Amino acid sequence: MATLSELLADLVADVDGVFLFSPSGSYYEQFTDLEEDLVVVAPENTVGAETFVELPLEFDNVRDRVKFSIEGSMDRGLFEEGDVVACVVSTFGGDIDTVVRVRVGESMRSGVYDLFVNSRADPGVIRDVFEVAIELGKKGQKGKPVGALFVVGDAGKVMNKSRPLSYNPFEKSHVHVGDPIVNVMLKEFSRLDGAFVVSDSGKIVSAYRYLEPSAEGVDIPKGLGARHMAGGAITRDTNATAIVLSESDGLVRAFKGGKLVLEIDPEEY
Ligand SMILES: Nc1ncnc2c1ncn2[C@@H]1O[C@H](COP(=O)(O)OP(=O)(O)OP(=O)(O)O)[C@@H](O)[C@H]1O
Ligand SMILES: [Mn+2]
Repeated sequence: MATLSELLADLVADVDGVFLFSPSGSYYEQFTDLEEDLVVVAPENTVGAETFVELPLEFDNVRDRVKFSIEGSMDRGLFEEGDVVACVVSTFGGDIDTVVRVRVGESMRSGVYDLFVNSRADPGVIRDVFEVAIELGKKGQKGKPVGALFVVGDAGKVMNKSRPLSYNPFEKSHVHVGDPIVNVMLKEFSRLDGAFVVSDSGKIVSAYRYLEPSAEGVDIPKGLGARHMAGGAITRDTNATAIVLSESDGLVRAFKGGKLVLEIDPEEY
């Protein structure tokens, strides 16, 4: 019969690395002589860890937290496909209470981590817009597939490179993405033409914008139409990130610097 300690020993046997999520200084000190590679994951490296992966957001969901930190560590070349890591994390918000054993896989490299960390807009704003796009992709609008284009960050410049298709329902309002009511509005307005423009801090600046970037030097996969071309091109002309839901193939894509940086099937997310 196995004891609980043996069970736990199996969980951490032969791991290549240990991820500590937002440890306190004293907790971290206990691990500094560890044989395995130690990685601290947190919004900031307050414990002065040698190996640190920035996770700029608090994800409620432990699975997301683990997934994105592994992606961040892969981006940094710390781990690769097939490595096994033990993630030491707090699930209920207090002291560390959980150990998760994970095998690193290429499929974890979705591009989402880089989008959160390296966009000009606040990471939380990117996350909120991304989640609206994923949800719209899953459910559609009243059961029908719907497309949408969100241009996030550098809103002043984006406004200069676009024109209104209709009156702006967000004019003079001070609403932000992430607010549940706003998410309902975004979904409702997504049936109509044009792009949403969102500021770095998440303020919805406009709906119904027709983007007029120059398409010169934009490198976008063939077969994508005008919505994707405009979304991609505006990110070359400005420092914005574009998040696009395709009405025709149902995928969510993101563009940065004029390039496609992410392609995700909402059904599998
Ligand atoms: N320059 C633009 N700025 C803002 N919105 C645009 C622009 N061009 C197209 N759109 C929007 O994209 C919608 C779909 O256009 P189109 O089918 O050519 O794009 P697409 O890339 O194939 O997207 P989808 O995969 O959703 O069909 C248009 O009805 C319009 O609302
Ligand atoms: Mn189309």
